[in-house]
Amino acid sequence: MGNKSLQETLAELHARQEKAFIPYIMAGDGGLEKLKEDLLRLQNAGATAVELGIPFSDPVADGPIIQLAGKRALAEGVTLKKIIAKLIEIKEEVEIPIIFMAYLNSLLAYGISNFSNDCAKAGVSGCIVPDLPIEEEGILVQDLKKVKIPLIRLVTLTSSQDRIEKIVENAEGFIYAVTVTGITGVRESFEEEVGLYLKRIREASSIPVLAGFGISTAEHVERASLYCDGVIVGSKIIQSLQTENYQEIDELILASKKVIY
Ligand SMILES: O=P(O)(O)OC[C@@H](O)[C@@H](O)c1c[nH]c2ccccc12
Repeated sequence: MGNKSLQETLAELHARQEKAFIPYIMAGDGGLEKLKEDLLRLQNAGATAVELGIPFSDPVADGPIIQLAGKRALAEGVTLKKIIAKLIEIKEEVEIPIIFMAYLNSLLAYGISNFSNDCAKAGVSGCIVPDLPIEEEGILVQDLKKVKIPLIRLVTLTSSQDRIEKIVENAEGFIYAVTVTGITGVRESFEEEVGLYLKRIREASSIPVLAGFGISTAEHVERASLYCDGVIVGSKIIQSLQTENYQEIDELILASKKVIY
């Protein structure tokens, strides 16, 4: 994991004029033993990186499919400690960057400074903490900086221009643009709402902008990728892995590779 940083990986992709495709999976869904298999499968299918969810009892920002995946992982007794130990064990085989998606409480319980150091040991390339507003990020960002792990910031459709500018100011890695509405709508509505929104963030940001939430078909992938630097797909990937419909995953990744700048 990590011969290359997330930044390097995205820069190389950009130089090749390719869009990013980042699947989200829940660590420990199906047991922690399955993690390596899932990561290698996604790596071999052409994923740019993987966003790895840490199961948590109160996942306020997760949709129903992700919540269930989290429950299954918790029922398997999966903890952040075990996930990090597993990542250390498989570090040499997984080459694509791993980005943690964790709620703040899990990190506080672990200890922020221990967490940052252990992430570095495990070769983790970035962290997303959806319930950590930028006003409060000081409690984490300094420790992550020490180990050169970017904190990925989120913007949402309801963020004002002022807030978008504030968020992109210190942003690292990439900007996660939450496209929660519009994505499944008709073309006009997509272009008006989400397209303009993504364009606005991209203009404000000097680092890549990736769109996520509600992207579940090849058409969504293509359409969203046109307006930004790539996409994140969670619920659909979790479903496809569960039903072992790996062709669906290939099709989504293929759709992202079709989009040119
Ligand atoms: O599942 P979707 O609609 O494809 O969206 C990705 C999203 O689930 C994933 O990135 C994610 C899972 N939990 C989150 C919490 C906050 C932000 C993002 C996430």
